[in-house]
Amino acid sequence: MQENTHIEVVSPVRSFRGSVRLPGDKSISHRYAMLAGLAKGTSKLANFSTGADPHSSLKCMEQLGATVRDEGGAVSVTGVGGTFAQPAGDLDCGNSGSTMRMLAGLVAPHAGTFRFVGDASLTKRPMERIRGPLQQMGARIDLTEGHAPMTVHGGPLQAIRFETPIASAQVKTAVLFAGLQANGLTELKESVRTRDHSEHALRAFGAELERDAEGVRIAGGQTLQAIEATVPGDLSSAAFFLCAALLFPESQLVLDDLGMNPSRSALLDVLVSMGLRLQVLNLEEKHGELIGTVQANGSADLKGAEISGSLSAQLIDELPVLAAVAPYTRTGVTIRDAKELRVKESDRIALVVRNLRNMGAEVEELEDGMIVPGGQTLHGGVIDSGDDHRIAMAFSIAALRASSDTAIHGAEAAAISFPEFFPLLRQLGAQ
Ligand SMILES: O=C(O)C1=C[C@@H](OP(=O)(O)O)[C@@H](O)[C@H](O)C1
Ligand SMILES: C=C(OP(=O)(O)O)C(=O)O
Repeated sequence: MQENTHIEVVSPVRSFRGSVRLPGDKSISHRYAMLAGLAKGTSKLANFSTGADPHSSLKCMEQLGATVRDEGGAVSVTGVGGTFAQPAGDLDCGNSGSTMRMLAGLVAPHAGTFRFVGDASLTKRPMERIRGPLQQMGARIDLTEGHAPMTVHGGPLQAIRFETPIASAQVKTAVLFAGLQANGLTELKESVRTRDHSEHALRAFGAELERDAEGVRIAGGQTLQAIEATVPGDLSSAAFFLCAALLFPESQLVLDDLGMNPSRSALLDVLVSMGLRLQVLNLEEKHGELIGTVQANGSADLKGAEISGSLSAQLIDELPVLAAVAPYTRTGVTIRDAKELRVKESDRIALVVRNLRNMGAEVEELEDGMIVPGGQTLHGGVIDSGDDHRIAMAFSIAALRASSDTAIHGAEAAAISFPEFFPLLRQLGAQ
């Protein structure tokens, strides 16, 4: 258990009700911050994520020569117009794997030396996965035993044909961002189709790329133009409140302007199969991203789920909360093919299993997932977030249906993606 961290006590509730508009999607905010920083002109990004991670991306873009202004409700980014400045110091990515991996691809075609650092968690995460393709393109990358600190020695790059060996949108994005500025046509095939925000964002900023069943192709030497955009609400943040709504038959939740990109929305199908009653209203498309209003009602019959194969990759950030509510389902939840969870901000398999046990649940740990039987009653417990935002939030949701209070240690981690989480949880769970 960490010491000197913030503790939030979460009490049980009987229903979950209300209407909210969530802060902007973390994945899209990162991409808009980076591409706006490279583009020519000033981009206005409304509803930009309030999370610490996308703000790490903004800070790095400033160090690379972009000008960033917080205009209250929107972030404006004046890009460098094609050529990054040599940063005066290290590019500090904080806790954000997305920043480190995607930005490495964006800077690799630029002459200069870029040293990336991160916090204790990020320093343990694998970076070899982006070094492979970027070195194939001609960059030189020094890692420290496969991790950060990482130094990218940039310069002119050659296009490659690359098949991603692991399902990772961050690796795909690093290659596309480098390919955009390389010589020739970069062709990328994915083993599993991952979130496609980079493809939409590149097009929004004026780049041309082709996408079909074979993969993505992007020609080098393209320039980007600034955009005005509103970032859709974050579906991975919404996942916590949708799972809370699922737990109580009387729940009524309305989420406005929510991102509904089909490459992210597998969660909604799974929650419906578990019993959530869901309606999608006012669906529209902006810069290639679907946005809608979601109305959700809870269920009296909470069914379980079997999650494996490509579905595990599509749900990767939502698996901790699905596992945390699994004991309350009738038949339980089984998760397989989710080994990637072990190399996120924490070992999310080990930490979910440990915290479920702290609340009195029975659970079997697998190398690539877990088996959580249904029909269990949990008591309140002491939760260790492991400084991982998704663990802190997932167990706050499990706590809503426990028989007594739960203490979430390291609750401040929620601010990595969703600083408003605890105030909103209290507002929506108020009786
Ligand atoms: O591309 C993105 O924005 C992300 C991709 C996923 O990571 P991987 O690419 O490592 O699977 C996800 O877990 C992360 O939260 C955000
Ligand atoms: C894994 C995550 O993010 P990142 O890889 O950007 O640190 C996450 O937000 O759950």
